[in-house]
Amino acid sequence: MSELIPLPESLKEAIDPYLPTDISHHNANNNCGSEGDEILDDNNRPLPFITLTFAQSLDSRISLGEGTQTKLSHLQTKTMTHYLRYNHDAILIGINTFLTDNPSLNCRYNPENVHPIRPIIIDPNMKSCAANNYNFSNLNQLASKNMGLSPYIIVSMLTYLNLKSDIDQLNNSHSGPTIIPINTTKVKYSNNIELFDWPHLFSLLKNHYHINSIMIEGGAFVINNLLSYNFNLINSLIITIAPVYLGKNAIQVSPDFHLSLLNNHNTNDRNNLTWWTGIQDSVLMFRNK
Ligand SMILES: NC(=O)C1=CN([C@@H]2O[C@H](COP(=O)(O)OP(=O)(O)OC[C@H]3O[C@@H](n4cnc5c(N)ncnc54)[C@H](O)[C@@H]3O)[C@@H](O)[C@H]2O)C=CC1
Ligand SMILES: Nc1nc(O)c(N)c(N[C@@H]2O[C@H](COP(=O)(O)O)[C@@H](O)[C@H]2O)n1
Repeated sequence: MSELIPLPESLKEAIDPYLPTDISHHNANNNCGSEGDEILDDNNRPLPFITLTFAQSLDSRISLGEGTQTKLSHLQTKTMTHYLRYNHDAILIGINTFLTDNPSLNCRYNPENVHPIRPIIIDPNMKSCAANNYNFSNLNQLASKNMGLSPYIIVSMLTYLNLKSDIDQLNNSHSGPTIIPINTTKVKYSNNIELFDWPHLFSLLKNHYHINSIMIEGGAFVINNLLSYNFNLINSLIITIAPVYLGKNAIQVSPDFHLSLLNNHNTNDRNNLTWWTGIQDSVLMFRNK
């Protein structure tokens, strides 16, 4: 586990306007989020502030291949992701990222003022708990030592019905993960495969589990699916770009449709987009109004 470095002041200044406002613990951020920006679901219930954030190569790849963790970020931008964790209630990843990276998903930004962030794993078939995957995971080690919160694992209703007694037992255990079943729906643009409906999941997390802000780190399936689903669900997009090509066999981030961050109405208005450049990486920050 690498030590973090102090966050460059210029990066902190650049990123603060892209953070959620509604973080309970600490700083009075001078950011542009406000009650009025809140996104609602179809039933007019509020949704959490969503930040989509990941590190990519020059050719829009996030890892060298399936089952491989690839370090792209410089320590400066790695520290930035922990500053982001410090400013969100939860951090969400897909099951392949959990199985490949065995991540810690805790916040190591300010050890004097520990910020508990809730890991959330999108895992329709509950692979995270099979074959001792969870028992031997860093998430479990950290949660059992009180150095991180235990995760919420999002499973399909079908999985829940098939494994009900095991899941009920896990949910009643003291420090184990919380298994949350939700319905899947057929997604037309994705070959009719059954997926979770993002607004439904976000609404449940906000209105039932009181999670006001979620940073979504990946992997590629999650990122591509979210970008393709409805870009308006995303409040902030923060992408680290490392000066490396990973090549065409690497895992690619690319939405199903053309998607532009440019504002066609007023090309001079670039208040919602910032580039920061450090020793190695550049960071694109975009605020979806
Ligand atoms: N460079 C970076 O910043 C990051 C890189 N990664 C890398 O990404 C790779 C993993 O990416 P992927 O293979 O694309 O897997 P992934 O981590 O996105 O997980 C994909 C799986 O999650 C589930 N899932 C995702 N969205 C769903 C939805 N809406 N409904 C139902 N199920 C859903 C499905 O089971 C799907 O097969 C790893 O190599 C990891 O190291 C992961 C996070 C960040
Ligand atoms: N920001 C960033 N840069 C990279 O180069 C990466 N490979 C990742 N990966 C994400 O970070 C998670 C690891 O978190 P811990 O340090 O173990 O807490 C990993 O699972 C990916 O989501 N991120």
